[in-house]
Order: sequence, then structure tokens, then C-alpha cells
Amino acid sequence: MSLLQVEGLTVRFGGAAALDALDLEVPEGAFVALLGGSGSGKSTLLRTIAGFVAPAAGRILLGGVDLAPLPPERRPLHMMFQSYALFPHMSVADNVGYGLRRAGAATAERIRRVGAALEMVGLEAFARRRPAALSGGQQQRVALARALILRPRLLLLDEPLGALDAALRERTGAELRALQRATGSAFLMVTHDQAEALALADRVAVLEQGRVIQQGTPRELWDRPATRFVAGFLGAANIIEGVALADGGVDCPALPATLRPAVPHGKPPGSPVALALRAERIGFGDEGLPAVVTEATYRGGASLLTLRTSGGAVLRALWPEASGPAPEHAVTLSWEPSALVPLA
Ligand SMILES: Nc1ncnc2c1ncn2[C@@H]1O[C@H](COP(=O)(O)OP(=O)(O)OP(=O)(O)O)[C@@H](O)[C@H]1O
Repeated sequence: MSLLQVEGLTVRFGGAAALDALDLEVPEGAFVALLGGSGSGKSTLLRTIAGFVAPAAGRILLGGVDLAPLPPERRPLHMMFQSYALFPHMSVADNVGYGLRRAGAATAERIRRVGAALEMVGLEAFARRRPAALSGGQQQRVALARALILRPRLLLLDEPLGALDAALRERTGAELRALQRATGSAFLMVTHDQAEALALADRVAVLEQGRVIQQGTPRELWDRPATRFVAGFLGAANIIEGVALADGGVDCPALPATLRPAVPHGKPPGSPVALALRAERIGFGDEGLPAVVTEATYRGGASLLTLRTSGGAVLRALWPEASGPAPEHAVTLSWEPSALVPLA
């Protein structure tokens, strides 16, 4: 059984549904990324799980216990806000120890656990400073130490890396991941950065308009996106249109017979079928689909090529080296038929 089970959760603001019969699972001790565009309902979902927003329908179970009757402070979870919400008048150590003090922990115990928590996030030397005298990344680590010191079974993190620059963001993400492993708390982390979600999480849930439209391992989502939205949102995917044939195949006029899909689509004959094809699954060789390069973009160690096929379709493909063919160059494209993934 999952640690967190969200079933049919609906939240309305005025008439509009911010969450619409949403289902989500967080396994015990897992790192789950909640990925979605602006306004998809990510923050609302965290705030509802934490108890700050009352749902119109649905259930939230933590370890099998319905959270509905519990006020925020009685829920066995912790929420880390985007702004970190540190107390400006308290030292780093007092911020980190705040929850333990409120819980009535003895002084010696508190000092010991605050010391251990600060050591865990590498901030022992900053114990006496005020938050205002710390960098954004350091403040974030104080907030994390404060959240983890109470050993919550579930930590909700709203864009925890949002305020950091690109280099710090990557390093802090890896630290977050290591801390999650070390503490064994389950993390449910909001992000709108697909690369971050795929790199850090055990599981990714994709939100669109208040619904989880797909959840699974990064690999599952990458290889088998369920919808056009997921395929597009996760990164450079081509969408190829076709028509379902009676024999289970797909008629794609744009593709030569050898490059058509092998996977059964399960659609009635004559209905449209959309197929996702990842840029990096396209190979270059002597036989296949002729195309001309229209644009080449440097991608650090690789080039992303935009190509026009002989049939007039536009495809994006990844050339595995930094110096790829230039615009106007003719190439021949091919892929394994299994690289074409039918979308729902
Ligand atoms: N307190 C509120 N009152 C009215 N509408 C709200 C409220 N909070 C959120 N909404 C609306 O609910 C929808 C979901 O908002 P939410 O903040 O959850 O999205 P999000 O995915 O976190 O977006 P972002 O990535 O931009 O933070 C939006 O349409 C938003 O305008």
C-alpha cells in the first residue's frame, strides 16, 4: 500500500475547479515529482494535502488514515514553502529547533538534534546567524533542516529549487535527493522543470488542468508517454499523425513502410492515431527517409537538428556530436519501429 493515496480530489475556487477528481499515489520512502505547467494545480494540491485548503470532494489517506478531520498542525507531514518561511528574528539554530521546542523536547535532546540536522545540511558553522545573512541556497537548507528534524513521513516541497541559479540548482537538487535517501521520508516535490523531475524523482506525476494525466517512473513516462501533452512536456518529441488500419497497423503516408510502427494501437480502423517519436531515437544512415536539415542548434555535446522530410513533415532529431550537418545538408533518417509510441 502506498504511503499517500489521493483519490478523486476536487477543489473549487468560486466556480472553477483547480483540482478535478485527481488521483495520486506516493509510495513509502519515495521521491515523487509533481510536474505541470503554470496554473495546472500543483500548489493547490500540496496545500490541500497539508490541510490549508478544504476539498469539495475526494479523500486523502496517509498510511491508510483519512486526513480530513485533522487540522494542518496535526497532520504527520511537513510542508516547505517556496519562500522558505524562516523566522527572520531567530537564529538558524532556533529556526531549525522550532518544531522540537513546540513539541516539548528537552533542551539537551533539542541541542543534539539541531546539531545533527545542521550537520546533515552542511551548515554547522552558521548556527548563530540570522536568515537574512545567508544566501538563497543556504536559507533553503535551513528550511530543509527545519522540516526534516521532525522526521515527517511525508515532506511536501513547493518548488524548493525555484529561487536558485542554474548551477546551484543542479547541485542542490542532488543534495536534496541524497537527504531524501538518508532520512527515508517520502518527498512530494512540485516543479515545472521536466529535466529536474526526470533526474531526481523515483516517480513523476504529470498534472494538466487539475488532473494527474500520467504517473510512473521517469523511464516509463519518457518511453511511453500516454498523451500528446506528456510527450511534448517531457522534451523533444515528434508527433506523427496516422490512420488506424484494420490489420492493427497504422497508415502513415509520411513514412516509408519499413519505418512504420510495430506496436498495436488498439484503435478502430479509420480513426486517427498520433505517434510519439523521441528526437534521440532517430538515427542517421544510408537507407530510410530522406530529409534536409533546416536548422541546427548546439546542445552541449550534441546538435538538435530540425529536418524537413521528403514528404514535407518536420522532425527534430539529435545528432550525437557537437558538430553536426549544417542547414541545407541532405541526410537519411531511420529508427526502430518500436520507437514509435501510439498516444491515447
Ligand atoms: N486562493 C485562490 N483563489 C482563487 N483561485 C485560485 C486560488 N489559488 C489558486 N487558484 C487558481 O487555481 C488554479 C491552480 O493554481 P495553482 O497555484 O495550484 O497552480 P500551479 O500549478 O501551482 O501554478 P504555478 O506553477 O504558476 O505556481 C489556477 O487557475 C489559479 O488561478
